[in-house]
Amino acid sequence: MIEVSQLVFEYPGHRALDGVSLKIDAGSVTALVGPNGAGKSTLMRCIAGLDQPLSGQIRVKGLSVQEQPREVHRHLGYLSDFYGLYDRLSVTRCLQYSALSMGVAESQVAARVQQVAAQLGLADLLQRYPTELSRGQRQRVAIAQAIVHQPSVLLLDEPASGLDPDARGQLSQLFRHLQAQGMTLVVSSHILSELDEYCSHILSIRSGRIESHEALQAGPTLSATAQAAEPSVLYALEIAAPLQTAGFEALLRQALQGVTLQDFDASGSRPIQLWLPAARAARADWLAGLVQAGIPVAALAPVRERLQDRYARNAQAAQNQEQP
Ligand SMILES: Nc1ncnc2c1ncn2[C@@H]1O[C@H](COP(=O)(O)OP(=O)(O)OP(=O)(O)O)[C@@H](O)[C@H]1O
Repeated sequence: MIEVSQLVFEYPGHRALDGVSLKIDAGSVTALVGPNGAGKSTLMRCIAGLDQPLSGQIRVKGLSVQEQPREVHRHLGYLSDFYGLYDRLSVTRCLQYSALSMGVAESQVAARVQQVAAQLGLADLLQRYPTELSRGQRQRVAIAQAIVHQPSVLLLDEPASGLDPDARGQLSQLFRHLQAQGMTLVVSSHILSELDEYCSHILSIRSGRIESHEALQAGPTLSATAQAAEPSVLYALEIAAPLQTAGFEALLRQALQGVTLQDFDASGSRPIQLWLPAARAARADWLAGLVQAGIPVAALAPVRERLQDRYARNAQAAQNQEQP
């Protein structure tokens, strides 16, 4: 759906994107993450056709962003991190204006405005002016403007900033709903726990280069870190009965035999996360050893690694690679 190849972008005296290549699948929701100044906003602006790269190619739905920006805009919604609203237009007018400028047929505009206002919880605010809205309400109007033309690709730069916890929850729901309708989303945020709720992929960028780009499967996560020579998968282990803390930990560590403990909770009251061998036979041996050691295993199930853990792990791996 989005294809970027060898993209280079420079601000005067500063290379912000340095040979970025990536492919984003249709229907995916990609978390665009990275430290301040990594190049996330610049990448989004280039994909949206708002900044002209020095070199490289960007295609959205097969259309060249540099050569056919108008066509691309009909398929694309974009929410900037510093968006502006027209203070002299009511919310209805703002949405009508966006719809018309994005090519929605005049006969469809009123229905689209009603629909998007309902989706974003703006139905009671349609007659107000942006200056009469709270920051979170203005943010919702800006998101409504970005999706009023039903784009197939939506780029959102820090969409949840300024929203209260309820509104953030509603936003997560909206993103899941848009994905279910087949929309492709790219969302940048520094709040990884939030992205975790709805993202299918993580795209990590650092100093203008892609650090990693991975799918976040619903099932177990594969890892082959510097610490573990063999690939391993993340599991959650539940214990049926509380054990003496010291004894429990000793037993567990004895049974672990090289397995990496991700998140050890000494109380045993919540599942313990473990990196287990990817090979089934090795996992079966490990489990048999655990039971023989007297650990009352209640459940062992694959889990998805939390986004912030994955991000930290990838960043660490990249740092290890850089070090001689
Ligand atoms: N208008 C500009 N002129 C010069 N340099 C700029 C300009 N805008 C951004 N930069 C620089 O380009 C780099 C990438 O900036 P960008 O805004 O894309 O990063 P970001 O990953 O979105 O950061 P943040 O998480 O802080 O929003 C940074 O080093 C930044 O200082």
